[in-house]
Amino acid sequence: MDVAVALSLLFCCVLLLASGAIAFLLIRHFLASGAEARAAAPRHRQPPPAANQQQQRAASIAVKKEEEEAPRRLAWREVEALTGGFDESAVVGRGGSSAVYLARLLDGSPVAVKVHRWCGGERRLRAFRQELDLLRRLRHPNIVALLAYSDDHGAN
Ligand SMILES: Nc1ncnc2c1ncn2[C@@H]1O[C@H](COP(=O)(O)OP(=O)(O)OP(=O)(O)O)[C@@H](O)[C@H]1O
Repeated sequence: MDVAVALSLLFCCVLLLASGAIAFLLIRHFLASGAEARAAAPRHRQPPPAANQQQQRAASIAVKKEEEEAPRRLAWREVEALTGGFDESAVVGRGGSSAVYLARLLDGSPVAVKVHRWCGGERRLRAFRQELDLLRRLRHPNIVALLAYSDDHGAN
């Protein structure tokens, strides 16, 4: 009788230990697969790593530089469209013989459109061409890049 009780107690202990071990293994397995799934999930909300951002920045600068290489010659009507028909409320500054308008390109990026007041005269035309020529050649982070120009006012 004692042996039978001892055997049943031993069996219960083994059963308990076995079920405990199985439960432990199952919990460990689920925890590990949860961590793997989290690691594999795409990181929508995280910003790209710094190296990526730098690459993107370099790419957009390269694109801009290409644009800068060859400023586009605009038709006068394009300048009119850019400035909303020379809308006074878009004027952000004035020079001695010019008004500067804030405009937006199709992609939404802001640009300054400088419109010279034409009063005729060779000297004025020369000054305008000099400024154009200078801006065309200058490349500096602190100097606005010349993206486009128009010198056909009156030719339309
Ligand atoms: N890229 C720009 N972004 C914002 N504002 C600008 C920009 N360019 C010019 N402006 C504004 O327009 C004003 C006049 O422009 P700018 O300095 O080119 O003319 P200026 O050389 O003084 O005169 P002008 O060429 O008519 O003789 C500036 O003082 C500034 O307020």
